Amino acid sequence: TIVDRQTVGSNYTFVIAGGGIAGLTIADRLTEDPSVSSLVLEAGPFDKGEDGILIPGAYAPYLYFWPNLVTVPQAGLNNRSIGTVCAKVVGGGSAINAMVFLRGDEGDYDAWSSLGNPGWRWKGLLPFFLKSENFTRPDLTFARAGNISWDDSFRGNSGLVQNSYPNYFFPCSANWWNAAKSISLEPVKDPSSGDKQGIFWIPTVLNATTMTRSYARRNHDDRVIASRPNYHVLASNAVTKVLFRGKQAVGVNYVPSGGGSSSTVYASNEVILAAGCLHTPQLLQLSGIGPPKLLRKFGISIVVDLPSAGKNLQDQPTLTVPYTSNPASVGANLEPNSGTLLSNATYNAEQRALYDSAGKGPHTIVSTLSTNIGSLSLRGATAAYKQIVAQARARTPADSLPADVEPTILEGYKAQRSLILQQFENSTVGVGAIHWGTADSAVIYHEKPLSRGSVAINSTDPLVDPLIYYMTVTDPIDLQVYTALFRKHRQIFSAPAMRALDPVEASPFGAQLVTEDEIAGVMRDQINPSNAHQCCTAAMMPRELGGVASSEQKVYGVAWLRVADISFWPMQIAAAPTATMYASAEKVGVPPKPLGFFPDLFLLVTGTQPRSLWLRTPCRTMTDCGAAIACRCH
Ligand SMILES: Cc1cc2nc3c(=O)[nH]c(=O)nc-3n(C[C@H](O)[C@H](O)[C@H](O)COP(=O)(O)OP(=O)(O)OC[C@H]3O[C@@H](n4cnc5c(N)ncnc54)[C@H](O)[C@@H]3O)c2cc1C
Repeated sequence: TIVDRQTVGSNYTFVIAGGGIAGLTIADRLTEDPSVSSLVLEAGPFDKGEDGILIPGAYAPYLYFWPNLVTVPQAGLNNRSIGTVCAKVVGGGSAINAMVFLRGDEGDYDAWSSLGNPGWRWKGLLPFFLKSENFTRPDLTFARAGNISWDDSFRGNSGLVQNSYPNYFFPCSANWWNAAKSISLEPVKDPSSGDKQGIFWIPTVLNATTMTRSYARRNHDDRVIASRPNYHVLASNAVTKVLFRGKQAVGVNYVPSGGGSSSTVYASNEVILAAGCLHTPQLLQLSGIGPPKLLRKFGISIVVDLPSAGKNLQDQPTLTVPYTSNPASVGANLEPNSGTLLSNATYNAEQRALYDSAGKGPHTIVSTLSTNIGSLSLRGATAAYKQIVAQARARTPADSLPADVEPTILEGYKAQRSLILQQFENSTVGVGAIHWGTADSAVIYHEKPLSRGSVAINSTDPLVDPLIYYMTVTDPIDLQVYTALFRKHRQIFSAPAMRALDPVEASPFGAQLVTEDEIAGVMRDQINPSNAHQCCTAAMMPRELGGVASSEQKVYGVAWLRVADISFWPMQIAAAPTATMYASAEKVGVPPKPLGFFPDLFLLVTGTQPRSLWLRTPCRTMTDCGAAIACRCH
């Protein structure tokens, strides 16, 4: 049921802050049990089914950006303050993202597991990847012509997220593909297999029947909201604070997103934070969970002294390299490309008519992208990987963090750094991706930063944006890795198949940039610190390693509070996040099986009904469980 401020209840089994990928997926799964009620509070509105949301070729993410987010000056990027984005709409990032639907590499999740999270290895997560998606194969003749390949054993067929491919490719994307092959980037059988180093078509969240976006509002919300009276969504209202009784989360306060009076809603079971990487730590801090110095500065009473809440911020910095090409020699070879829809109104109108009548053509491709991409391990990017790793090992990890870093955070960072350096030596784990949208620029993504940022409140007013410190490339090794990715990209553009299109690297880049220092110098001016893939600000890691939440996403130091969005990831993966977000939300939303539980005894001890006791997460460990004799742990 879609509720408003008049009809919303005051008590639910679960209250979920944030209706993005995690929030909607988990609410859907929890309310499969009719005895459980769930309220999702979402700061953004419902979208209106605009073309910019539904039609890939009309992509308009700015319709639902969180407005005016900007970073603090970034020391590694010549002190630039840079606009940064995340979603504010029911469905969260899934409603406005670029529809890329990629899994990370096996080693990414195995590293999560090594950080104290058994069950979060690739093998533990694979069943949830399969559960989350419904893959539709492309037409086989088209797949052969376009070099699309996949392995059915890695694709799910019964999930709710629609996964398929555009049915068109721009002719010149074949030049990029052949150029990449000619420098030994091999086609990958299936990028969803846990090893995707090489080149491949980008799987997308595309509904193959309607050829429109598949997003959490459609696949997890619209599907059930009318038929489940136990499932409520209140849009355009922002959670402002988690309420505690002692150390137990009991509910939240919320206000209309445009401002207004505060209301309270209680959760008889759990409060689940799913407000995304930039806002979940803000909520924790406003609620008294965070670095004590910061909380004291704003006069916030400390509920848990947890210095790591808001730290460990990671993103996937993005570098756009502009190109000009010689129209006289290239001309028809390059057209149409992904820019033609914008530059040629007649072509756009013709292709839109084709899409509307037959669901075909370039409008099935997200307008800012083309159809193929390359994923690179550091070994695959540069023969000098050993020197880079040696220099990284020689560096003191504390030098990559603020001088006053808290000791547990430093220990956790050392553990992460060591795992990332192992990945650098391993040819099966990605560190970056390279893409050419077929028009006048190419993009290079740096996926495994060693630099760490943070998010911190700047006011006790919950409607004031937090301060965002990405700290991009403040660890100098990051620039070395990024330069290696850039050089690999250049090799592709210098290969004969691309030279046939005569692309010329344009200012501020250009052939005059040769040395490491020359390239890095321009990069500092050009890198965008974010690809809107922010993560990890409430990391699941042991508390003594600077973790904020346990491997069951339970926030340390309090009961009945979990973090379910991308904040709980400990480290970045070598992929865009959506596929892993859906899979991790499926995993978080699964009821653990109760083990030998004695309901009558529970009633006797606690005086409450043992309804859906598996949901009562404090029972998962003996130490958490007040009535240990009745709460059998699982
Ligand atoms: C422009 C853009 C392009 C992207 N492209 C891709 C892509 O192509 N492929 C890919 O895999 N990933 C992409 N991403 C990233 C991906 O969408 C996110 O990583 C993912 O949505 C994160 O899921 P989440 O559940 O953690 O948070 P989100 O989906 O971001 O949801 C968080 C929700 O919480 C709400 N919220 C915040 N604060 C509050 C509050 N106080 N109270 C109530 N609600 C609140 C927000 O409005 C938001 O709707 C993109 C993201 C953006 C913004």
